[in-house]
Amino acid sequence: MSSISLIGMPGAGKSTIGVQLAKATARDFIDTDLLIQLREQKPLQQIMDETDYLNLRRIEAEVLADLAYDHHIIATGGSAVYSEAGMAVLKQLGPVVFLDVPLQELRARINNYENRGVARHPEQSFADLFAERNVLYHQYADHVIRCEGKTQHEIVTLIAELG
Ligand SMILES: Nc1ncnc2c1ncn2[C@@H]1O[C@H](COP(=O)(O)OP(=O)(O)O)[C@@H](O)[C@H]1O
Ligand SMILES: O=C(O)C1=C[C@@H](OP(=O)(O)O)[C@@H](O)[C@H](O)C1
Ligand SMILES: [Mg+2]
Repeated sequence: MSSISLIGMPGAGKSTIGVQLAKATARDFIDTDLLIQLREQKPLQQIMDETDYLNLRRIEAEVLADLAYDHHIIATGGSAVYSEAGMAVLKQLGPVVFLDVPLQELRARINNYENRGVARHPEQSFADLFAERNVLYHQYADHVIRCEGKTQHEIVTLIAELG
């Protein structure tokens, strides 16, 4: 069975929906954020604090390039789409699904943008980051799930039915 990868902004629901999707489709679950932490032996925020966001993106790119998971739901970090090679690996493992959540809804879910560990230039606003990434999410998505107004269960069902 192929894997399914979830991409999208921080707060889009990749990690929470990923676990539920794994149960619904009898797949295993992996979150690339956890793989990064395991490899570096420290939390993502600490990696950012000790170095910078470009270093976190570089480590993320290496983790993505090494992925070899079949039968998995793969929740990525929001910055995964900055790695062209990493996204090529995900696409080889199976369909890539973009959880498309409107800016306003993301704002409501993320009330700690400043210290959430988002891999961004310190002066880049959330709206600007959203616009920059939106292009990339659409570029790499095999499927786009418009999440506005949908429950987690509805989103899980929609993705499970993609086949
Ligand atoms: N469809 C949804 N409707 C409402 N809240 C949601 C939905 N999907 C996810 N959430 C909530 O949004 C938050 C962010 O989810 P998370 O899985 O951490 O996102 P990500 O891994 O994409 O950063 C969680 O608190 C989760 O419960
Ligand atoms: O979007 C980002 O820049 C990031 C999102 C985080 O994951 P989630 O998207 O699961 O929150 C995590 O990878 C890291 O803190 C950077
Ligand atoms: Mg996550």
